[in-house]
This record gives sequence, C-alpha cells and structure tokens, in this order.
Amino acid sequence: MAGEAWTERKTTAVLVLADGTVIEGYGVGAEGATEGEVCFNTALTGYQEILTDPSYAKQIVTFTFPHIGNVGANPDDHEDLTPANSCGAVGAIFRADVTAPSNYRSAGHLDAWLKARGIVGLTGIDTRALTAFIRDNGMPNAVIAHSEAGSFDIDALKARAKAWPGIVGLDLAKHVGVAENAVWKETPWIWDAGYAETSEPRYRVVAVDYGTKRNILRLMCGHGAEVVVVPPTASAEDILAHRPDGVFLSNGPGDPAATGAYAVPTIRKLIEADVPLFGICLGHQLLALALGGRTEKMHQGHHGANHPVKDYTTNKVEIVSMNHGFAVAADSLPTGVEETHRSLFDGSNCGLRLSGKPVFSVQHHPEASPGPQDSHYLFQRFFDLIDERRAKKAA
Ligand SMILES: NC(=O)CC[C@H](N)C(=O)O
Repeated sequence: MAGEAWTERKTTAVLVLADGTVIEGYGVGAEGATEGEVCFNTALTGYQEILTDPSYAKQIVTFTFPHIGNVGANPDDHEDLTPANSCGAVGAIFRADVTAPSNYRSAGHLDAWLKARGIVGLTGIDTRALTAFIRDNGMPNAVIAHSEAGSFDIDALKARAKAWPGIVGLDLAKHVGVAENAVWKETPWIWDAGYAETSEPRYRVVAVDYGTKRNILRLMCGHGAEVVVVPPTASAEDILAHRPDGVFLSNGPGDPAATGAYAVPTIRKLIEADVPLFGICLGHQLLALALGGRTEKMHQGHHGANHPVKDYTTNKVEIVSMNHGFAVAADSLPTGVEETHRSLFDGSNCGLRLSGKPVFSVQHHPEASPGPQDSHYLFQRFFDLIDERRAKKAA
C-alpha cells in the first residue's frame, strides 16, 4: 500500500524436491525436517481428518483449497486409532497463512495442533503450481523443513530428498496398525449429541488394522456390530478364533505388494473359510493380490472428496472420497473376479467381488470423513451378506 513500509518476510520453511527444486515459504506447525512423498488433496473441508488418516503415513499433503485452518482444530476429528504414534501425514502445505479459528467446535488453533502432532507445515507457496507439477511429473519425493531461525542446509536437504527411497516397496501397515487386539463400540457422530456406543451388538466383525480410519469402525457399529480390531499381522487362525460374522480388511499406507507378503496368505485362508469379507482401499488392493491380481503405482494418485465412481452392479454414480497412490490393474483380475466399480475420472479400478463367495471390496472411502456420504450403502451391502450367510446356516 502506498506510503507503507515494506519489509521482506523471512523464509522459515522450505520444500526440497528430490530433483533439486527448492520452494520457499513460511513455517507452521512443528519445526524440523522430514521426508515424504508429496501428493495433492482437492477436498474443501476435513483437513484434520485428512492429516490424521493413517494411509497418509510418509506423505506430505498439499491442499489445493487455499484457506486451510479457518475452523481450527478439535479433539473429535481425528481418524487414526493410535494418535500417540502420530501416524498420518508427516507434512502439510497450505496456500494461505492459517487464520484465527472461527467455529463452535474449535478447541484451538491449527498451528498448535500441528505442533502437538509433529506435523511440519509450509504456507505461502503457489500450491497451484505445485499441483500442476505433480499432475505433469507424478508425486515427487521431498523433504519439508521448518526452522523459525530460517537456517537451512539446502545441500543436505537436497541430498536427503534424493536419498529417500520412496513409498514403492514400503510396508507401512505394520507401523500404524494396532499392536494388541482392541474392541471398538463407538457409533457415528451425531449433531448435538457427539459419539455414542453400541449397547447390544448383533454382529461381531473382526477388522484387520492396516491403518484403519475410525469412521469405518463407527459405521459398522452403527449397523449393530461390535468390532474386534486386530494387528495387521494377525493370522487367519487368530482372526477366525473370534468367530466373526464378517471380516473387514482396512485401508492403510504404503505399497500393497510389500504388505501383501504377510497379508495375502492370511486373506487367502479367510476366503477359503467362507467368511463374509469386505475391504476398503489398501484392504481392496490386498484382496485383489490375494485373488491373483496385480497392483501398480499411479502417476498422481487420487486424493480428494469429489471423485465420481460408477457402481456397475446398479449403474449408479456416486461422488466419493479418495486417498490412494496405488491401484489394482483391472486386466490382472482373474476369471471369477468381477470389476464392480470404476473411476469416472480415469477409468481405474474401484471395486471387485468374487463370484460364489461373500467377498467384495472398494478402492474409494465409503466412510467419507471427510467427504460425501454417497457410498455409505456399501456398509449395508456387507451386513446384507452377513445376514444372508446367517440365514443359510440357520436353514
Ligand atoms: N487409503 C489407503 O488405504 C491407501 C492404500 C495405499 N497405501 C495406496 O496409496 O494406494
């Protein structure tokens, strides 16, 4: 503005890409430096749920929506089961500075929340340019660094970004899944009432926790289930010992092929045992691998809350929440495995079912959190399969 003194703002955070590109901005959240894969998320709301989704482990999320943080942070909107481990995104990038929170649910400023979780943040950069870079070049490996003193050893950060091997080949599920069995009873959040618990569960579901989101478990409890959450490495015998009505294979971070080393033999046994099986995201990818399919790394991945997906079993289109950087190669699915859903953005596989068995899965996130709730019907589909099984057994 005319007449006003202009002082240059000091760089207090940087994003250093593995190709040597340095993007300078201002720090928010935790100080320090951490490596990860940079991906863009197009959701307009739900930043706390996004940043706490364990599937973002070892990832740095750049938000395409320019104003993140306006509604502050609250203790309810985190999706990871084990916040003590701070699993979820390691870094966050926002276009604008985080403003003072304004929302009746806010318990604090996003900056303080990011600090408490150890998430390194960067603001004030051209997030459109970064998103266009990812669209053109794929998701880069990078180091995000924040120092209020503004001191950065750029050469060392470049070397670190270049040396990080990236997500391909990484089994991250074993780091974010529960270490011990846990029982989950909480039902979905209700306006003015918050969370409640299932009182008299009608179903028992075992959820194999590769990095599950809380809202998946809540929705299952909302359908009358009690959920036993078991570690990602639980054996089929351990799982079946709970006498589950159904088994759920959760979402989670990392490369499905790496986690598949121990998950695939277990899932194959579960399929043989004829127990109703439902998978979401990483759970979908692992099920595809168990059935003889293949997964592949995507170019820019799908991260957002506005993706159109078609359910070919009903010919309905749903607008869904997405968060994945790998995909099931549809042409790798063997005979007997039907492709049920496809992305209408790029035609990639978004669902499958196994003929003759109560087994199905989807790539997208029917639990939303954040995002539209169009795909909630998939939980009903799971409990319908369970009811059918029960009726058959009783006959
Ligand atoms: N949300 C998820 O479960 C992600 C699955 C897997 N890690 C991927 O990136 O594709």
